[in-house]
Amino acid sequence: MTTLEYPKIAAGKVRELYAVDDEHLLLVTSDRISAYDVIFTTPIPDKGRVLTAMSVFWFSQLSDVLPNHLVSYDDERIPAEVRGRALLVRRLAMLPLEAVARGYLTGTGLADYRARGTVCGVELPPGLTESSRLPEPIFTPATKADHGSHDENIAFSDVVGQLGRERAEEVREATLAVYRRGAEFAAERGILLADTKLEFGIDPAGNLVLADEVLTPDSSRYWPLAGCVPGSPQPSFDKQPLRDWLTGPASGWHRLHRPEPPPLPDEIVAATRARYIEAYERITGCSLDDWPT
Ligand SMILES: CCOC(=O)Cn1cc(-c2ncnc(N)c2C#N)cn1
Repeated sequence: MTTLEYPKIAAGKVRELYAVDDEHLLLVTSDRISAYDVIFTTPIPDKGRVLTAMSVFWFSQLSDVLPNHLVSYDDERIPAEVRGRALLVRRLAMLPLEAVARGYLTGTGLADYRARGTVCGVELPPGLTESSRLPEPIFTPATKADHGSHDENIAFSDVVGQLGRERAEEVREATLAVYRRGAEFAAERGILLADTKLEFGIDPAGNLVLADEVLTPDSSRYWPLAGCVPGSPQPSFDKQPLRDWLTGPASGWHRLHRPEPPPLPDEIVAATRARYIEAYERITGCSLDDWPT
């Protein structure tokens, strides 16, 4: 089988989802990279393998917290052309929600805090700033935005309205438990997990199941622990070489005018690839060389 023989049922900036049969899907992660909502045509070799291997690592690490949708990463139903960057997963009834946990204030969380002193209705103490560590991690859900638009932060009460109180509380607790596990693990290895976005589904027995990708550099903000000082934006562990080049004079690209994304210079591709591999190997303690291609 090739992926082309499976019907494609969803596509994101860097991933595609295919239907394998009534109960299984194939979640394929490309080597594409996006930054500032721009998808670059130049691939980052092995990026798809890193993100896939990272999700598989975390599914295993989190199996005591809650079940997940992973069936296999090495199965005859996975076409050779995507092996190593594709997961065979159980088809679930997905919750229409971006389940976000934050341990630090940045991005839309910071914007909401500056506007209202709260994030998703959660009161925060005064005097916090960019990259401030929060007194404790908070659940900050968002709507699943359509293509091209941004997710909108919503309050927990909205999630209760959507899912009912019991399921909403289960999603909040699971999201915070996954964040805490990931943050603790990463901090021991000199990397800060600022926040992460999870997606959940419900299986035929009605269980909450962890789906999508988990604690990857694309679904999370990972910052180097060294040099992390509140008051300014922190460097992204994985995308900073690309962001610095893109916003610098050499790229000819401007966030405001947003011309077509330029091709990436070899040295930016190499530096970005190295950062993704370093993130994977430092956090998991595994070598990417041991991951299937
Ligand atoms: C193309 C990238 O977009 C997504 O993966 C989002 N998405 C996930 C599903 C899904 N649907 C049923 N069962 C699942 N296990 C999953 C998963 N993961 C649908 N869209």
